[in-house]
Amino acid sequence: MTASLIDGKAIAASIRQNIASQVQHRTSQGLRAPGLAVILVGSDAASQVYVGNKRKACEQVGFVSKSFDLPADTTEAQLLTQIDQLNADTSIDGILVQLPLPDHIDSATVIERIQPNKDVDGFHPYNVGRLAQRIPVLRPCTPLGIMQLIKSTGIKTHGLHAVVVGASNIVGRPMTLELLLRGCTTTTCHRFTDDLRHHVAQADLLVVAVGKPNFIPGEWIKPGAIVIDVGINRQADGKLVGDVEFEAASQRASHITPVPGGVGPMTIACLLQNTLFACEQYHS
Ligand SMILES: Nc1nc(=O)c2c([nH]1)NC[C@@H]1CN(c3ccc(C(=O)N[C@@H](CCC(=O)O)C(=O)O)cc3)C=[N+]21
Repeated sequence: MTASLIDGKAIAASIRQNIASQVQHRTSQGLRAPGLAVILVGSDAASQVYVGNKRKACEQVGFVSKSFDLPADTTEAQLLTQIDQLNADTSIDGILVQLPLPDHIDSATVIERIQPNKDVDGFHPYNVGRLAQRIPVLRPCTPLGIMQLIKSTGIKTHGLHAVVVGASNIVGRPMTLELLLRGCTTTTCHRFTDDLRHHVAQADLLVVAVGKPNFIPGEWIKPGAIVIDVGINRQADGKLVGDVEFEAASQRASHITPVPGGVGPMTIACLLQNTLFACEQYHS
């Protein structure tokens, strides 16, 4: 078998197009454009690229984007004060604090300071709890984007055995919650999992988010599986590779996401979706 590619870049582009027209509709009625604040602490090179892409995506769909580049020695108290200001700012619908934060800042404290109705990353315990209890509102962007990629295959999720490799707060855990919500039987694997190969081989739907290049050998994959690769690993030659051995996996999977051009662009598209949602449902 040769897998069909799931074209995240194209699907993300159509979502962005749709958002742009909704924003245009709002502003043509005299309503304000949605506003997103992006906060970056320090000058990590990869983070600067990601943040730049988010800001660009905002402007393309007609959002107001406010950027806050804070020095690496910003104190936690200063960051919390910045968030308080943005919580109170009626032109701002979404607040994104780029992760990871420097070690002297506690990210859980920072995330909890963001008003849940401006938490467009969906990381606040309120929003995670809503998802866990099947009454989602703002949902983590990467898992939300992945559910749209899976939907695009036309394959029904109910009853599928979904295996998620990685149990982070940002991807793995909310991913499992999204899959449960859509009727999958779920297994979540992590660093203490015994016999990972055994679990991966059971997966009708495999999501890998571990951040290690080519971590999952293609030969582990169940023939006909849907494979979603969240990893973005830059090799010495500058090339990006995922967490799954792409060529070998393509020989077994029915559908697979490429890296780049798979999950990454959907994460940004969903950030825009969440910001529009927050604007219309909470702040209009
Ligand atoms: N508060 C917070 N929210 C995040 O959503 C968040 C974060 N912090 N910290 C870092 C990660 C990473 N992330 C990506 C988003 C898009 C691409 C993306 O568009 N990738 C392109 C390639 C980009 C390239 O060429 O490097 C692709 O996969 O095709 C990648 C990575 C969001 N993150």
